[in-house]
This record gives sequence, structure tokens and C-alpha cells, in this order.
Amino acid sequence: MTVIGVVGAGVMGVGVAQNLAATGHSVVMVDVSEDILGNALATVERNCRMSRLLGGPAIDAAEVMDRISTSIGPGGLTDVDIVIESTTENWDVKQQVYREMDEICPPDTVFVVNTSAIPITRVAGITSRPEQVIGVHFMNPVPAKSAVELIPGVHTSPRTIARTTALLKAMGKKPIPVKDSCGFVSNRVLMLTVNEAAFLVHEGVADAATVDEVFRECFGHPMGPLETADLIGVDTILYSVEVLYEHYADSKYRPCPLLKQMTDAGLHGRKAGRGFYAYSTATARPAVLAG
Ligand SMILES: NC(=O)c1ccc[n+]([C@@H]2O[C@H](COP(=O)([O-])OP(=O)(O)OC[C@H]3O[C@@H](n4cnc5c(N)ncnc54)[C@H](O)[C@@H]3O)[C@@H](O)[C@H]2O)c1
Repeated sequence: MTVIGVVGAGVMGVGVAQNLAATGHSVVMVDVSEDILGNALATVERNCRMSRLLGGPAIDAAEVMDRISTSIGPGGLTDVDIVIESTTENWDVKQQVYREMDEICPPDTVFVVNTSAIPITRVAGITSRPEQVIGVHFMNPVPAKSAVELIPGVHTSPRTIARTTALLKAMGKKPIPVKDSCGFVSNRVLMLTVNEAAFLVHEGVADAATVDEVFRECFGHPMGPLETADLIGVDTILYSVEVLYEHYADSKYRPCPLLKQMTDAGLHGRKAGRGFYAYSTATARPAVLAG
């Protein structure tokens, strides 16, 4: 039976694990603590139970939960066919994780890198299996989004592309192939927009609600850039902009100081209950905090 490892049980790992289990796959979810894994399981279960209410398909929560096991650390990855890695957007963290996975996973295991910006070839280069490393930029929330960016690295083999494409299709995703480049297509554009939106608030040009209102009301976007930042994670936005800034050595990616301050303050967006807006399960619309 195909077993998929999901390493990192945060915003993206939870969505990936839920999507995989809901489409019949056995999943081993890995993170660094029992608390994080417990919260992740509780979130998957709650999302499954709420799915119908939120306009999604009816999901049998018990069946989904039966397909997900957990492991503190990479010890549970000894028998996985594919790993979808979704750890923090930080090169030191990812390097350590790939070294451990390379040691413990079977030689045939494919490593799928879920990153906002880090080049796939850079990740592949620290493993002993660069031909089995491929990027998939999942969109958030994973179960609700129908397409992903598929990013082969310089050495990725046709077999790895075929195995990954088959898994994505089984998950209900349309892969859109793009070349390997820091930030890929989506985040070369999106991260600049969100960073610049944060500068508007930082400089006092407009508050967060006004910035978002302009994008929703004038452009017809379903969400403004700062609501999007809270959904993605303000810390993840900062780390991604830092990756772009370092990679391209281009000042157009200089990170907004407000993103740094909010990250230091733990105002990480929805997952923390506060970001540019405050969230409570009781209120449908968030209250403005930053700006
Ligand atoms: N949030 C988004 O909307 C989004 C969208 C696409 C891609 N991404 C990318 O996906 C990845 C994960 O993002 P996220 O938003 O889920 O981040 P997150 O901060 O919500 O979760 C990251 C998880 O990784 C875990 N982790 C850290 N070190 C680990 C280790 N050594 N072993 C196992 N787990 C470890 C953390 O404990 C945490 O649970 C990042 O690379 C990010 O850039 C995020």
C-alpha cells in the first residue's frame, strides 16, 4: 500500500495530511512535539466535521482519522513511498530535515518540497537522491484549492515527475509545471505585493482594512493582501521575502520592518489568533489590529 509521509504539521502539513487521507491514502504525519501533533490531529478532525457546513464535500471524519498516524521526529518514515515536506520556511531547518530524511527513508522514496520560495535544486543538492526531489507549491487551504505549481529541479527524473503527478491527480490537484526559480511564478509576484501592502501600513498611508478594501472593492479580489498575509502566516511571509531578498540580492525584496516586528511579537496571523486582524471563532469578520 502507498504510504505518504507529511513532515511538518503546521498550516500546510495539516491541509496536506487531510487532503491525502480524505482521498484514501495512508499518512504518517511528523513534527517535533506531541503537542503540535495533537493539535494537528484535532484540526484535521474539526475541518472534516465542518467541511459540509463550510460548503465543502461531506467527509467521514472517522475514516480520515483512521488513515493518519503520527511520529515525533523522522523515525516513522522508514516505510514511506513519498514524503511531502512542509516544515518552516527556513534554510537551516529544511537542511537538517532533508539530511535526516535522506538517512532514514528507503532509497526509492521521493521527496516533495513544499516551499514558498526556496529553489528546489538547492534542496536536492543536499540529498543523495537529487533525481528524486521535486517541488510542489501547494496553495492554502490545501483541501480547497484545485491547482498547484509543479517544479522539477535540474536533476529531477521523468519517473519522479510521473510519480508525483499521479499522486497529485489522486489528491484532486491539477499540476501547473513551472521552471525552478526562487519564488517560482506565484510568490515572485504575491510576496512583493504583500510586502508592499505591509509598507503602506508601516508608513501610515492607510490602515490594513483600507488596503484590503481597495483590493476587494476596486479590483474584485476575494481577499486583500493583508488578509492573505494572515491566512498564509505573517512569519511565513517574512521568511519567504527574506529568501527572495537573499537569493536575488535585489533591494526590491527588502522585507518591511513591520513584518519583522509582528513576527517577533508572535502576531503570526490566523494560526496565532492575531496578525493584521484579530480572530475569534465567534466572529465571522476579523477586527483590525495592525495599522
Ligand atoms: N502558509 C502558506 O500559505 C503556505 C503556502 C504554500 C507553501 N508554504 C510553505 O510550506 C512550508 C510550511 O509552511 P506552514 O505555513 O505550514 O508553516 P507553519 O509555521 O505553520 O508550520 C511549520 C511546521 O514545521 C514544523 N517543524 C519545524 N522543524 C521541524 C522538524 N525538524 N521536523 C518536523 N517538523 C518541523 C513546525 O513545528 C511547524 O509545525 C513552508 O516552507 C512555507 O513556505 C506555506
